Amino acid sequence: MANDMTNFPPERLLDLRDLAVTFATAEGPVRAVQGVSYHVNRGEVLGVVGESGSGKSVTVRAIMRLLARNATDTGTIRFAPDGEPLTLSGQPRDSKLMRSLRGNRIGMIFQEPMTALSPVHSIGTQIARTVLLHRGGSKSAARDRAAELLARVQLPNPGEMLDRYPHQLSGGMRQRAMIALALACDPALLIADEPTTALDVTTEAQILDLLRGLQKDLGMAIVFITHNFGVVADIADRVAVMYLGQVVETGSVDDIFYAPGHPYTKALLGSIPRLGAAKRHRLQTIQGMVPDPYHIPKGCPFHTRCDHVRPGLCDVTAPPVFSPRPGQEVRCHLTGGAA
Ligand SMILES: Nc1ncnc2c1ncn2[C@@H]1O[C@H](COP(=O)(O)OP(=O)(O)OP(=O)(O)O)[C@@H](O)[C@H]1O
Repeated sequence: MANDMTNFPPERLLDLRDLAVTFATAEGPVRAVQGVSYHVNRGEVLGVVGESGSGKSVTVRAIMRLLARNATDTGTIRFAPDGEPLTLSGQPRDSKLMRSLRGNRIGMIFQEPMTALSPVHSIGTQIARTVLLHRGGSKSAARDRAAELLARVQLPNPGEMLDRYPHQLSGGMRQRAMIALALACDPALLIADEPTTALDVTTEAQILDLLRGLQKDLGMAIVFITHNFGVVADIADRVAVMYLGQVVETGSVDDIFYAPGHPYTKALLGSIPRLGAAKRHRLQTIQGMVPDPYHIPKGCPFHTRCDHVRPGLCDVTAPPVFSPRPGQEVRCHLTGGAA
């Protein structure tokens, strides 16, 4: 738990440097995350976007120290919820520090609410227990706090909801109950791993609206994982684009949408349907398949699918980081807008 202020400005909440995660499997090592660096400032929403298997979830599991037993990780993870940064890298899953942070200074929400909610306890009991565990106080105060949280996530009749079990709620309501549980102790950081992916578009829009409102009111930061660029546009301030275990581009949401630098970001944006686009406009698809994680290509991991590949360069050497404008970084050989 060394405290180190080096390169840790006061506005920073979370900082990852060179995170690498490898899983040992019978078929060989899976290098799921390779040298990921990103940061989140206080009160900011970072959207992490990329196709399935790009390492988005493994990265946040490393932050929470909830990696599978066959994983090893290296790199530095620092988190400063209250002043000086704490070093989370190297912490065992059950360390006192991690147990005191998860559910307290770090809240988590997932695609499937039943990952977070227990089927055998009422919603009110689950929220009140979390409040008692981290904050103490009386049982009745904890129950009042639970009712207040259920109202905050706009569940109808919060007093009555306290005694409901998760299976008695609709999908959208369960998602709201999970959000209430994650917010029980006013986290500085909410980790949201595809929380709206399984919902219909109307419910998804309502949940995104709710999260954005809560984020503003409570001043918390969010790492929001999604494979959907439309969702990123709705919720994020900054974006990290991941491909095969690496961050290939980061920037503000405007930079990423209006001036993307990486051919992969451009291809992902080209695959979003746009309202009002000319009828003959055809959606772009990215050629080829994501390579399997046992055989990550040499050089730039995207070179096997890139329209702009330069043989002898992109398939040989890892690309440098290029910064087209302050705050935007692109990991590509075709720097200076050549892509
Ligand atoms: N316990 C494990 N053992 C072996 N490989 C794993 C394990 N957990 C994850 N992986 C591999 O790590 C890679 C990254 O997975 P991850 O779940 O982070 O991707 P993702 O970008 O979040 O995609 P998705 O949207 O599908 O969740 C994948 O190739 C996955 O198969």
